[in-house]
Amino acid sequence: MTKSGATIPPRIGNWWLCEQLGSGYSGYIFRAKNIHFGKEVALKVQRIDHECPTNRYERFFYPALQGGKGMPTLWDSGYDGEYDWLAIDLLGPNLDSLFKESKKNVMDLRSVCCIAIQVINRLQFMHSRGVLHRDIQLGNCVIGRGTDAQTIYMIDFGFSKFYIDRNTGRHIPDTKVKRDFVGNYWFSSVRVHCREMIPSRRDDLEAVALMLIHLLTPGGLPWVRNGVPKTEAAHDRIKRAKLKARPEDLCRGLPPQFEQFLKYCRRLKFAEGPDYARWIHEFEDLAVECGYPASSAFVWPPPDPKPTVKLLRPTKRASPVDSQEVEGILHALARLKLDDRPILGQRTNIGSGAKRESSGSEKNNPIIISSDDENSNATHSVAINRHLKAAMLLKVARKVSGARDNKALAGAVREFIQVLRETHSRTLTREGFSVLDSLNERLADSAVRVQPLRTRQNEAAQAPARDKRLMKDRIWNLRCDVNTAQSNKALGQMVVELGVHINQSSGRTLTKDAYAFLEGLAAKLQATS
Ligand SMILES: Nc1ncnc2c1ncn2[C@@H]1O[C@H](COP(=O)(O)OP(=O)(O)OP(=O)(O)O)[C@@H](O)[C@H]1O
Repeated sequence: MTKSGATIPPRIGNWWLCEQLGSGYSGYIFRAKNIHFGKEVALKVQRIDHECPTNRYERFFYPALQGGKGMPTLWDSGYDGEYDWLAIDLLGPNLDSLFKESKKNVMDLRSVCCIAIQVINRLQFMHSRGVLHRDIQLGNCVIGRGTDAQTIYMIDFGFSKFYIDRNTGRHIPDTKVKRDFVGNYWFSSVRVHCREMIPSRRDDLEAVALMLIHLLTPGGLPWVRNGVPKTEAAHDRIKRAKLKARPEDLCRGLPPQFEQFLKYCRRLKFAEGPDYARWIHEFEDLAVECGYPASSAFVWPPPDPKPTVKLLRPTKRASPVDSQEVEGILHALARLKLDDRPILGQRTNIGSGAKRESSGSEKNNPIIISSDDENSNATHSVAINRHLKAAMLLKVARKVSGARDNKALAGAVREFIQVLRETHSRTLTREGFSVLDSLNERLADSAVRVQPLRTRQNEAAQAPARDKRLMKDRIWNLRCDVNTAQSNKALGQMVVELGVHINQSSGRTLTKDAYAFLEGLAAKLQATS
């Protein structure tokens, strides 16, 4: 007997049914044991004559997805009397139930970043196998069990589709003809849900963006607040609300990456391949810049929210921005002898973030990340810390660009190291890359056009499988060779190599050797001034 009262036999195929794990529109999922071997699986059971025979479709996609991280194994499938069944890996709870059970109004930023990294990764894999998911939602993301509990799995391929024609190898064609909506009310993209267009890779990604924004918004996305629509009129209201919601309104108060990600997905062309690596890096960077560990493991419940970077001031305070915090920031700025240029003016997202924090009604409602006071205070502090670090690094980049001789460059490199050390940087952020770019520009042959290091995505993607040891060895070599470089041009080339290696490393890590190289560079520039 199922929770909804339907009667299902105790045995289907070679499986004894145990407790029910979940249910959907078209069937039920049970924990089940093999009658011969005792192996445990999740058995997805559906009536053969169901009007929406999703098991039949899923059976078709599983083989294409086997072997990918976070893709469940299909162990067996078959028909037994009135039932169509699939035996798949037994997994843990879905993200929707984990979040609801936490009773929090919003999810913590670190968990959201981990979900972003892992789910984008899963989609990258599915898309690489020519498959669209087409029903991205929290209930279709489940965690593993036991030692695998930090991995997010994608399930429910009942709405999936091959977007690469398997005969021609071509992308499916777009068409202006309106089509029936396939997906879910909450997270399906505007194009698919409201404009009835054909889903492609961009729409899977937009659903991820909406899911992430939902998790960080108190009460969730505006159109989910009235629950599942029961009438066509209610469904139309959802579509209208979705259609008119601007990314900047949906993402107000969130770190800028979320708005940028949503806008990016909406700008993609129908058949365009998304830059998955870029967004995985963006969310990795965001987590690290906010002081969380450089790991995409989804740790639930979230551990102590305290950031690992040393804050400039204690985290506990009465109001989001108090005088003590401002004083701490001013001291840090004074120590770095900032000149009179606007410190936040170089990066539009920082500028708007700062504006938001100080503008009228939102004054007491800065970056909304958690309903938990202590969490949001801590996160707010690290966000300010992150902005401060960004401002410091941009200032160093400007100093490098304005340097007239090697002595001034040496001073700027020393300041760069000082900022990195003071902020306990283990990852080179986009502003850190700007410093390397400026260095490269000053040192390189002026006839050569300098390509930004951090955006050399293609180079990184095309690189052969990266051997970590080899990479370490190369940075070690740079550290040793910097002393013997014969010209500024050679030093510039070394800066490029360093940037490329860091960009290719997982988590864009600043190793001890990288720090030593920068120290050697400062010394060399000083010696040749
Ligand atoms: N392999 C599994 N291991 C553990 N739990 C699972 C597994 N597969 C599904 N579930 C649970 O059952 C729920 C419903 O699963 P699924 O989405 O595959 O069913 P469905 O009938 O296709 O649902 P819907 O009609 O809502 O799309 C999931 O949210 C999850 O909680």
